[in-house]
Amino acid sequence: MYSQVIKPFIQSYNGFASCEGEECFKVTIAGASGGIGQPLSMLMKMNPFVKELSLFDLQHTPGVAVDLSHIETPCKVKAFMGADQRREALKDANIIIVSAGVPRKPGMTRDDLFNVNAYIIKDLAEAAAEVAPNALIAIITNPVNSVIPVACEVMKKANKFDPRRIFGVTTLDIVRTNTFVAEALKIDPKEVNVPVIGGHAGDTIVPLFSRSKPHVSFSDEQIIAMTKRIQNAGTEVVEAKAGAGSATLSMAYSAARFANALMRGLRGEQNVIECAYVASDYGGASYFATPLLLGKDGIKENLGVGELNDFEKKLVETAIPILIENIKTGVDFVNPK
Ligand SMILES: NC(=O)C1=CN([C@@H]2O[C@H](COP(=O)(O)OP(=O)(O)OC[C@H]3O[C@@H](n4cnc5c(N)ncnc54)[C@H](O)[C@@H]3O)[C@@H](O)[C@H]2O)C=CC1
Ligand SMILES: O=C([O-])CC(=O)C(=O)O
Repeated sequence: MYSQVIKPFIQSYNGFASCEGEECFKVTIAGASGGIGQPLSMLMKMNPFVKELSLFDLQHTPGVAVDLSHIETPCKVKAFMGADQRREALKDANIIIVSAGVPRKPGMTRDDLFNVNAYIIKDLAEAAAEVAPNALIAIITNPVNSVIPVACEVMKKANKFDPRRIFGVTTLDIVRTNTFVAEALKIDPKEVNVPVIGGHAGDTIVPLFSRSKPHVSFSDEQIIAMTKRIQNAGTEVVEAKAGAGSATLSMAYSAARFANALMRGLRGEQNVIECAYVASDYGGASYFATPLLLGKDGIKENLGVGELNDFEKKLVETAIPILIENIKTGVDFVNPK
């Protein structure tokens, strides 16, 4: 089964089939029992770069771990549950993926999640600073625009801040954009790559169709409609789920794609590029999502925003003041006046 089904499946999305020794990694998932955490844990258990998978949550991880441990891949799965086991779960992880926190219900904005989720991110970042200071930390939890600054400020306080190692996961915006473009062009989504910059909420999400591969020649109306759909896609899922949460499966896929790219960078593979929301400096916003070249220490080079057309410049102009406000919320939470 592994060689016939899983290996070719994995090869089809990461191009590698197996790894050894230092090329294998310990991955911790915080929020592992949740709607995103469970399918993401499965995808990580199936990833041949992962030798050890540490599942952390406040509930249910022992059951999730036993269930996953029956999957016929070499990766070892361990369960950690409750605040007392937080440090042990994170200890010496190469990659920490955080999906711990509450999701939206219809009528809520991502910002409405801040008051609960900021505390969760603060606790996890404090623990990571102590027991896994070299980990690459990929944060899925919303509001991404504000909680990444929370994690970074906590790291700064602990003197462990390395801006190359903390990422807000915006991959779902790229995945959605690629999917919608492929649908419009009637081609395989694998052929499509559209960078998405800015942040991860409403008007801060800025798809760059001018940089689409393959080149697209949509009308202005099509570009406007598609941009709106991408900016609203999270809400589209929240409304369709009608109170049962937000995107989980497409998010688990996206986080697995992003974590896989981080591991390819750690392994020294060349030209691994993904967009993510990171400490940066663009137009006064101290965090901004851009394409990143990944390497052995996380970000090898921030590839920046690059050339924008007039429509994209306007979108960025709208995004920046919102981002500045979102970032301030996160910074002030850790450093109250
Ligand atoms: N970045 C992105 O593109 C996306 C982000 N999200 C966000 O991801 C987060 C998680 O969403 P779901 O998995 O659907 O929620 P969920 O409620 O199904 O799962 C969250 C899990 O976190 C756990 N948890 C809560 N507090 C914790 C703590 N202090 N330590 C460890 N675990 C803790 C819960 O027990 C639960 O198992 C939400 O904030 C959501 O808004 C969701 C989709 C896309
Ligand atoms: O919309 C939400 O609350 C979850 C999310 O970030 C997304 O699906 O993009």
